[in-house]
Amino acid sequence: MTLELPEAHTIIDNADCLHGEAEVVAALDAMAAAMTARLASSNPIVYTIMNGGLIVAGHLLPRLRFPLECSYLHATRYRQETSGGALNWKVAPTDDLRGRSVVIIDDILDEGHTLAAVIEYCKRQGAKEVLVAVLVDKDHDRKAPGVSADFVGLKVEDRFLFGCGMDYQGYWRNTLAIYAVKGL
Ligand SMILES: O=P(O)(O)OC[C@H]1O[C@H](OP(=O)(O)OP(=O)(O)O)[C@H](O)[C@@H]1O
Ligand code: HPA
Repeated sequence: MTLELPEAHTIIDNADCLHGEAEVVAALDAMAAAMTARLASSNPIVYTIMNGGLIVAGHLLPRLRFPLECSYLHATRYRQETSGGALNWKVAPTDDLRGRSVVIIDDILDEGHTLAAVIEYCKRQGAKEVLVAVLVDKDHDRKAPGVSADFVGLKVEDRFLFGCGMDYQGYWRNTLAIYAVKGL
């Protein structure tokens, strides 16, 4: 669904900014430092989960000054909704993952069903280890069992978020700051 321009503006004008640009940049810096300490000698293959991981990966990858390969996968389960449904794999990894360290980058760990499926897929393909980096870990007790992120930028309250890759009805992925939709 396409939002009319006035509605798209109303959404961001009325939203609560939970983390401004400077906080997001500091979080990305800290994530990159932790990832470098853990992965600099691992020769990892780094997957961005499209579409939400796009902005985070665009900021994070240039901060990782060690050898790695980049790729992407596309899995979605929210479509234009504010609650998740069945996972739809649009593009699965095609690389040979046997014996590799795999890193998954995404915007948000919410209920964790997306990451659970991606992690399981990579392990089934023979990955040696699968590590997860998310900018946002949403704070609630509805997580899929056993799913957690290894590198987290920000713990954010349990509201519907947008910005820095996260969308509201397909819009406003293209901010660095993180917002919560008014009333959600
Ligand atoms: O932890 P979960 O509850 O599974 O939710 C997290 C996932 O939801 C979002 O993707 P979405 O399905 O909205 O697709 P998109 O990336 O194309 O927006 C987000 O980018 C994560 O991949
Ligand atoms: O809070 C959210 N906002 C946008 N996309 C999402 N996908 C899972 N949770 C969210």
